[in-house]
Amino acid sequence: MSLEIRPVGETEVPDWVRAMRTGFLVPPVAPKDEVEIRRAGMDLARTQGAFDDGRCVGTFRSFTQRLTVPGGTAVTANAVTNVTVTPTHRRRGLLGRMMGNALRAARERGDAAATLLSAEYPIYGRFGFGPASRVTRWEVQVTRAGLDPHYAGPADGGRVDFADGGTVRQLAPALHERLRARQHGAVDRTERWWRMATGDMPQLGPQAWTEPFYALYRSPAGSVDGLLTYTADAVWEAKLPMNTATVRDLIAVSPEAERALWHFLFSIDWITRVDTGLRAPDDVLPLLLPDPRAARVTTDADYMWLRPLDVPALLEARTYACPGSLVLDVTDPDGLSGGRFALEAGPDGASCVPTSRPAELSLGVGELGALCLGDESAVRLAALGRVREDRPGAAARAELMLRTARRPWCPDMF
Ligand SMILES: CC(=O)SCCNC(=O)CCNC(=O)[C@H](O)C(C)(C)COP(=O)(O)OP(=O)(O)OC[C@H]1O[C@@H](n2cnc3c(N)ncnc32)[C@H](O)[C@@H]1OP(=O)(O)O
Repeated sequence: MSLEIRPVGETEVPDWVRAMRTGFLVPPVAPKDEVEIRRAGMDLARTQGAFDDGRCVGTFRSFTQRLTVPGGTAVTANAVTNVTVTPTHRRRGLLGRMMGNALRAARERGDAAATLLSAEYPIYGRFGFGPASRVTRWEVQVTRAGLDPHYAGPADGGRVDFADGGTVRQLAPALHERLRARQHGAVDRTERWWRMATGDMPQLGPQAWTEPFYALYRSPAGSVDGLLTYTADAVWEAKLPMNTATVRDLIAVSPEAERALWHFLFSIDWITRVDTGLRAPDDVLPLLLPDPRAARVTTDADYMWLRPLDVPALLEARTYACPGSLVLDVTDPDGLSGGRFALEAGPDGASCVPTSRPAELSLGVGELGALCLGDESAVRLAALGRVREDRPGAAARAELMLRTARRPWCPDMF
């Protein structure tokens, strides 16, 4: 059997789409319109296929992503997506080969890290990825939540208005850019993303597109500070409304906007249940409710995985909770980004340079991936034996420096 891995050619895109659908358990065909939409979003030079006698049996794609790190700066990441190996060809190293090609190319390009959303937890740790941010989803019983049933809009002089998709396309990208500059873990949204999210381009995925409701929060000064996108079903039982509102997107750049949009959603007549969608684990929502127990956690899981590729670039881009220094010894079995680095850091920034000083904390590149957005605890990883303290107290110092007051959150699926 001749198994070849290479970038996909123009005429091979339909076969590549069929193979990807096969891996994702979607009927193994390549509808013309889906192929066209996917093709428009693909950089063929960064789209790999594994071919067995010319037939595609493995898929892998990457694209350039801007990832916000603590402090609000964005680094360039190699975002990995559409990874599949056809069940007849699994566990023969095809993913490993495609990943190796992609990580080497990203390192050569100078990307600071690679990112992905992992379908299953055990797949990507071996390639140097660590779980860098998490998500929580709540289901809220509106009638138990205890919010004011007479709520009639924001009390701060701001306002909430419905908008159509065209208005959202016009106003929300700038709002999202403001969010991205303050929310570590967030990634950039392209024009294509907004067109798909607002029905201006066909959506990809098994479910048919339904037009959602869009609501914008405007501050008393008139600036668009929040967007809520949600759908609702229409369920009645014995003459009682039992409708669920499902949040597709809720982004806000001020606490007032965030609170107003949640309040608005909970105030809508006939809505008895709210599905929050995937939120940051420390989202304000449960505590916004007089009875936080009305919000039941339905998902609590790892989300964005991060693989450091350029340790100094990644650690110098962020800010740190308190001043401090650390000598990190980073092991990278793939030989891409390991080494010993002296980190001098503080709330205003950092310098991170190769050093020959004795290591204070030794860790694998995946552990650094888990720590670098501030979500994981160095002390916890030390307790697990996954980071080693070469100098007593180094894990606690790393903890104080690296952790962030609010947790990282990636609001998007990619
Ligand atoms: C970013 C994304 O797109 S996430 C989507 C990932 N895709 C899917 O989950 C779709 C269904 N699954 C698949 O298509 C395939 O099984 C893949 C892509 C996950 C793995 O492809 P394979 O070619 O079988 O992986 P490969 O043979 O390179 O495996 C490398 C190692 O990872 C391990 N591994 C691979 N997949 C898994 C898994 N799902 N769970 C646990 N271990 C795994 C292998 O056992 C192997 O370990 P070894 O080196 O110790 O033997």
